[in-house]
Amino acid sequence: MPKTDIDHIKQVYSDADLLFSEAEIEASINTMAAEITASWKDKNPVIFSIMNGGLVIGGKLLTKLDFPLEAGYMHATRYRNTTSGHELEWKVPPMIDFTGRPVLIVDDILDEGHTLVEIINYCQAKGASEVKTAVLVDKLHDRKATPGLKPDFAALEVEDRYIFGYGMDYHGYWRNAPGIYAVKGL
Ligand SMILES: O=P(O)(O)OC[C@H]1O[C@H](OP(=O)(O)OP(=O)(O)O)[C@H](O)[C@@H]1O
Ligand code: HPA
Repeated sequence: MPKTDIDHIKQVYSDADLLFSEAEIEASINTMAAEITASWKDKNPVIFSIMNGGLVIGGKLLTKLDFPLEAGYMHATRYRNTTSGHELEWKVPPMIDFTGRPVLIVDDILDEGHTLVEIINYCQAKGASEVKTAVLVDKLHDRKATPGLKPDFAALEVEDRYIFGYGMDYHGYWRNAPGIYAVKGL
């Protein structure tokens, strides 16, 4: 799809199926934040959002975690604004030293999970004392990077369709959509 085909981008939004409304998503993020707080409030963790998809959930989650933490980001991409995954490409490594500290990785979606598995391995190799994951959505299918792979925290579970909104993109667009939508036909 040419990047400038804005009519197609608009059509995808108007044809899409709304899977979760903004109110449903916000309630689920509150629940996940309470779960994380219950087990992480005394850990002095470093919390990394994974760009770009983790931009929205990272921001939404952080202000609900009312305990001492340091927040940063890393940028890795596997889909590169397309709808199918490739090798993970590192664009920006983490800037906060987390040697000997617990790390929580925050991302929009665990789909096949290759992205999170590689980031977990990276953080462990760099000396994190433990690494856990929190995602806005866990996509349900049997193509996970390792059988039965699950995030440690997930706000929502979604059916096996290509979704966008709340940080997730369709060809680089609609990360700003205020709901979680499934592309018609995908
Ligand atoms: O579980 P996986 O199959 O590995 O897919 C999940 C990853 O894919 C997306 O990132 P993407 O590579 O599209 O980059 P983006 O964050 O810039 O959208 C998403 O933000 C996750 O990081
Ligand atoms: O369904 C998806 N939507 C957006 N980004 C993604 N990255 C992996 N899966 C998806």
